[in-house]
Amino acid sequence: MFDLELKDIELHFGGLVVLNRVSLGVRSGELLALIGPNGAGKTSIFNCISGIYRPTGQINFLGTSLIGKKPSAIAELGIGRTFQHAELIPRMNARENLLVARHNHVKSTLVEQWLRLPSARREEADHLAVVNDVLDLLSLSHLAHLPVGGLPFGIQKIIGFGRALVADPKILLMDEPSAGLTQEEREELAYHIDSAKNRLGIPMLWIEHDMEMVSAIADRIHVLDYGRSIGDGPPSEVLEDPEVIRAYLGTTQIAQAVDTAAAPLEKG
Ligand SMILES: Nc1ncnc2c1ncn2[C@@H]1O[C@H](COP(=O)(O)OP(=O)(O)OP(=O)(O)O)[C@@H](O)[C@H]1O
Repeated sequence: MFDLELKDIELHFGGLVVLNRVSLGVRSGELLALIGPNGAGKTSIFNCISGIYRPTGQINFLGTSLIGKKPSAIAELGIGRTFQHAELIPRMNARENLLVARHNHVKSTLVEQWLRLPSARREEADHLAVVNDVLDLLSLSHLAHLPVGGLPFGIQKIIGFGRALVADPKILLMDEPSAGLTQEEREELAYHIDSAKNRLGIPMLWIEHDMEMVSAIADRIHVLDYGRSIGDGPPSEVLEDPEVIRAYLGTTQIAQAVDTAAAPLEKG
């Protein structure tokens, strides 16, 4: 039923209980938002899935247990991750940045590439085609030749999202991709996350503090508070749950978010 499932996850640092029997799942093609106040344990969940932290409990991804696996082995299973900073190489252009992110898929050897053997050239063309498709999907083709360091921060964030997509993830973990963006840039990013999910069908687990974005595009929300799960369900239900409101959300923000959930998403 779930592509990614966490069951009874517990994580302690010394006496601090960071995650207390957390269970959650991401379905195929679903955008699940993970919300909760600062320090609730959201990033720790990502670190458990990625193999950086070693919790007890079960984590299964497409039939494989992730518990005890190294981060590199977990990444190889197709678990992609975006970070709060876009992790771009500023002097390279967007196309080059995306090509670098394809490097895990390169099969030809350096010698084959240097000799420009037909197999290596075919492979290069295939990678370029994937990168160009993602640039097109994210409406970035017209900017693809410009060094990314000179582009607006909001565009850099979308390129960072594109970097994660070209790696062909089977699931994408996004850690507050909207951090530091203006309202307009957030709307643009939300549009692209939503369209990438619909066009590519990649399930996504998404840490986010912006409740308007969450209610506009998330299929479901899971709420953490002090390492405990306190809510899970569609945005319209979860954002009106009194326990969630008490733990985390101001009523004004809730009212705005519920209004957003009712409004259709338009490209910013
Ligand atoms: N490596 C670590 N060593 C000790 N404590 C840690 C470690 N990683 C996380 N914690 C603690 O675990 C708790 C949860 O942190 P975490 O970063 O997962 O929260 P979060 O929900 O992502 O917060 P934010 O929204 O501020 O990013 C915090 O109290 C944090 O200090």
